[in-house]
Amino acid sequence: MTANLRSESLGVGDSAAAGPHVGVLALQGDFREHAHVLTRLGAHVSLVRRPEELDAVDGLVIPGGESSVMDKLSRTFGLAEPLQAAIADGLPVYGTCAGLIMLADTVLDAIAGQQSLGGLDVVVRRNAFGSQNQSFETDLDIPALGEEPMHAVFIRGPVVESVGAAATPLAALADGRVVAVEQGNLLGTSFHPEITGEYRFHEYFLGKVRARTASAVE
Ligand SMILES: NC(=O)CC[C@H](N)C(=O)O
Repeated sequence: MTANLRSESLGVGDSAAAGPHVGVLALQGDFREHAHVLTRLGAHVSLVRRPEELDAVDGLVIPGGESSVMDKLSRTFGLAEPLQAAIADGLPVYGTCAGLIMLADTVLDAIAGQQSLGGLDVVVRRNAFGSQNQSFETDLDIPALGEEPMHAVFIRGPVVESVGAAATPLAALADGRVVAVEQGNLLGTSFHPEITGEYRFHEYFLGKVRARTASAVE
């Protein structure tokens, strides 16, 4: 609860941290958990609900939640097009679960009319683990993030059914189904590192944000 209150108070320009300025899309879902993690890692965090708030950040996290609702709200608030433009412009974006669905070029089992922002050359299937087994935990090997396996929590998560030529799989379940992908400055996981205390994905994402900020200054 304390964590939630703390991150909620992080309005635009509210944090004194010297780290990169990272936004968390706060239309719906577990944005507070991401804001808390990023703040702990030294980022200057603000919640993004409007296009002008998006303009101010050097990277963006799209949280877990419900992708169909996030999609609808992003269009209602006039954020979908600015988000797509920012992605095309190379803004580092990390999507977890519903956030990964938002970043996928193709979404299977979407609700009628549901759109994604796109950017990641992947096909994802929503709710891929079915109603009997909507949540589970497992340890994943993620060679790009070190030797130590990562404990991963899946909550009605999507699976990456196919990875196009432009994207790279970073992690798969024991049966081979891909659950983490990367493409340039875009990163997506089917699971939720923001709730497990395992911050290697957030660190990896912040590395992309710092690299982009540094190259913009040169
Ligand atoms: N934990 C989550 O983000 C679940 C994702 C949700 N099932 C969706 O389709 O958006």
